[in-house]
Amino acid sequence: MSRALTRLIPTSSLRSLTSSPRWRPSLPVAISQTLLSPAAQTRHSSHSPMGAAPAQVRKPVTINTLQSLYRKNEPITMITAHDFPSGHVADHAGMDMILVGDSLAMVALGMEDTSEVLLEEMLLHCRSVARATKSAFTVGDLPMGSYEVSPEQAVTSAIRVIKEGRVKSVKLEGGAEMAPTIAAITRAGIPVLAHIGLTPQRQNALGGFRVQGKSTASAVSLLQDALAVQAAGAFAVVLEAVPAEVAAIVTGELSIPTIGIGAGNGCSGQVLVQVDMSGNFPPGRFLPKFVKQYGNVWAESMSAIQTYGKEVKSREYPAKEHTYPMPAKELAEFEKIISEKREKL
Ligand SMILES: Nc1nc(=O)c2c([nH]1)NC[C@@H]1CN(c3ccc(C(=O)N[C@@H](CCC(=O)O)C(=O)O)cc3)CN21
Ligand SMILES: CC(C)C(=O)C(=O)O
Repeated sequence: MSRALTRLIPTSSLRSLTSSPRWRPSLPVAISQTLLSPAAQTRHSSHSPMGAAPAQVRKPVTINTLQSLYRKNEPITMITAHDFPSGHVADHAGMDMILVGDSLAMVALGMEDTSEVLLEEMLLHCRSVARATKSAFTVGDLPMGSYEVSPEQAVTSAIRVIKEGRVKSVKLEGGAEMAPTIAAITRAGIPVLAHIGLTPQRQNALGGFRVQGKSTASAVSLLQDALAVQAAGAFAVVLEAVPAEVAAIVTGELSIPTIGIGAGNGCSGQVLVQVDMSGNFPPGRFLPKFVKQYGNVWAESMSAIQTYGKEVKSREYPAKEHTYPMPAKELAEFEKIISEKREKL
């Protein structure tokens, strides 16, 4: 700081400037070298979104891309995301579809179950995921209470999910009884992903998270639901927690893709909740049988945060390389001012 500047700015306001939480230098963020081409290695501020371009730019996945994967019998990949980082990583990892599921009620908002989450809350999360997603086809869940009253209510909610949530399609739970609703939303030009089998929003009516379609009668009713949502115009249907054999037969009877979760590998695609499959949860948490844990994000975060804590306590962090240099001359001048001030006292 030059002498001229110290004269211009009173020391009291200097102190408030440097200690103000609103004033912070923008720090460069380390960007994974493996993910990015040299051209993409731009300097990013921790205050800006993780906006680095992927090494290979993918074409946006559309309803036609999904149709084409289905025709080629190539499994469709889908995963949930609930915010910008989880959407960003899923998109960069090459997922065909990203679902902003109402499971975010539990995994992101700490609620007991999905019945608590509001449409307004879903919209905020949909928007965050949509901002991160450049290629994958996005789906926003219609939360409980936003679509069951009437097809009109459902269309109004679905339009909000598209306009305000910025996703490309909506998902809703229910079979044959939801066919008029699915038809109405589809007529409004909004693609609908249906969801049958275990429908968590109806857990109280189902008697908990129970596997569906285990008896002949319930397998027949599952097939009827699948055919009804297809006839109503759904572009695909989630089959949750049904025996693999039943899901494979239902898939064979349909002309739209089935996306399985706990429904075996005979479906046209698969979906998992991202925090489940990446292991981003504390040890001891209940996991449904169908979840395969591909990573251990929780352990990785835990160890990083613990090490950071230890290094702050021991003053090992921040080291010299994490600090900003100052010209020696300026520093000497500054130290002189301070010592002169002390001598006067
Ligand atoms: N984090 C998370 N992951 C999920 O997959 C998920 C949610 N949350 N919340 C909403 C629903 C609930 N899910 C669940 C939860 C439990 C079972 C479960 O307990 N299944 C028993 C089978 C019991 C039976 O045979 O009826 C199992 O042993 O897996 C299944 C699906 C899947 N969904
Ligand atoms: C598990 C998937 C299908 C879901 O509905 C959700 O995440 O809310």
